[in-house]
Amino acid sequence: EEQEEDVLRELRLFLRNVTERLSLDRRFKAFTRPVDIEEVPDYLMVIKKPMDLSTLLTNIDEHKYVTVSEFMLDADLIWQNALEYNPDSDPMDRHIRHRACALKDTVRAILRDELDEDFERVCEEIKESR
Ligand SMILES: O=C(C1CCC1)N1C[C@@H]2C[C@H]3C[C@@H](O)[C@@H](O)[C@]2(C1)O3
Repeated sequence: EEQEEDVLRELRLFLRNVTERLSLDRRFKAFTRPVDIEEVPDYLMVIKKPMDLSTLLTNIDEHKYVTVSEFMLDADLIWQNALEYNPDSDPMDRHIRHRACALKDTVRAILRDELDEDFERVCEEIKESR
C-alpha cells in the first residue's frame, strides 16, 4: 500500500546517501567503477560477482533493494572481491586490501550510527509480505 512505498522511498534515499558519501571518499576511488575487464582479462575467472559503488547506485534506482540487508550483501561484495583478487604481499595488493578493510569498517560504522533497527524491521516485514 502507499505507506509501504513511502518506507521504500525513504530506504532508497538513505542507501543513495550512504553510497554517494562512500563514492566521494578518496580512499575508495578504486571501488567507484567496475574493474576494467580489458585491463584485467582474468578478473571474471576469479571474481564471480563483480560489484562497485556505481553499480550499487544503479541497483538502488532500479528498486533492487527492499531491505538494508539486501544492500549490504552487494556492498560487502566490493571489499570481499578486492581481498580475494589482490591477496599478494606486494605493496599494491596490501594497499588495496587496506582500503578494502577501510570500506568494510566504514559501511558498518555508518549503518551502526545511522540506521534505526525499527526501520530495517519494517523493511524486512514488507519484504516477507511480497
Ligand atoms: O581489484 C581491483 C580493484 C582494486 C579494488 C578493485 N582491480 C584488479 C586490478 C589489480 C590492481 C592493479 C591494476 O591492475 C587494476 O586494474 C586493479 C583493479 O587493481
